[in-house]
Amino acid sequence: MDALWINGIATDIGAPCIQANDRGLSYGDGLFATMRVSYGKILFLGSHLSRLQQSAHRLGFGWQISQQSQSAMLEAAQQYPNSCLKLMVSRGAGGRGYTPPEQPDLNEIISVQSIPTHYRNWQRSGIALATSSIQLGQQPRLAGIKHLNRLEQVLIKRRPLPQWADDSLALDAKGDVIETSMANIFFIDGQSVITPVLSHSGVSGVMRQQIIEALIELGFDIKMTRIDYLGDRENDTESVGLPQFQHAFITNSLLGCVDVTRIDAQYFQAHPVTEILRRKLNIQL
Ligand SMILES: C=C(O[C@@H]1C=C(C(=O)O)C=C[C@H]1N)C(=O)O
Repeated sequence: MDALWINGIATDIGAPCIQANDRGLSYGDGLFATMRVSYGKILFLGSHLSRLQQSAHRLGFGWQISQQSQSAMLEAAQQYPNSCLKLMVSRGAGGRGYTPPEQPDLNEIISVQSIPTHYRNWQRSGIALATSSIQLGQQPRLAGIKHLNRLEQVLIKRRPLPQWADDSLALDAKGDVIETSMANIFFIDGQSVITPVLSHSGVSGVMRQQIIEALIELGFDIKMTRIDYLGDRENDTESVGLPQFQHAFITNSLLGCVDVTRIDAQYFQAHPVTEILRRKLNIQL
């Protein structure tokens, strides 16, 4: 299941289609959104487009989806009613070296892939995480943005996982928990839910925001803070320690919300709120 539209025009997936000097290819100068299509509906489309627009602004260019691409996305959702729909926005070709053009000629690339079939099992059984030796860099100017510079995640995914693990947990250089290779992470302590503050690293996922809003509606307190993997920092009032939590879950736009059963040697119990969240947000697989 592969299909491709460039600037709203259906394109043979094998045809040469993007300028060789496209800045997204040359420098990762662009953004992307990964959206779930469920029974022909692009879930949280408005939130994805809004995040792309805000992220483009942070990178210094204006963007709103072209009519052609919007039509192509809706067409794709009808053609592939249960799929992963990806929209990439690159700053196009031009500029001198790293210097971007004043008036960029943006490219919008839409593609469709299948949703990994094992995500359904993950929703039912939870997953185990092994901490990666690849640490995430800190750059507040890019923190939260789903930009095209994903080499850290590529390095994380290249590392073989232990046999018992399903994915990697990524820390930053200080040893703070940030996210998994491709999902945000939450921890539950009674009626409080804690998720890493993404002020210096990480991707601020659309599903993360939907989950936060749903948890608030369910009466939980949400706290974004630094989560110290070892939990052994003396006198650090700015962080909480991972060992104190009994429940954890991860979120992204494709897998929705999945319990974490293990992080390295620490075991966690599934929490009933994850199924409540899947039903409330209609993100069951
Ligand atoms: C890598 C992409 O998207 C990320 C990966 C997933 C996933 O593997 O479930 C979902 C959303 C993103 N965090 C991509 O190429 O779209």
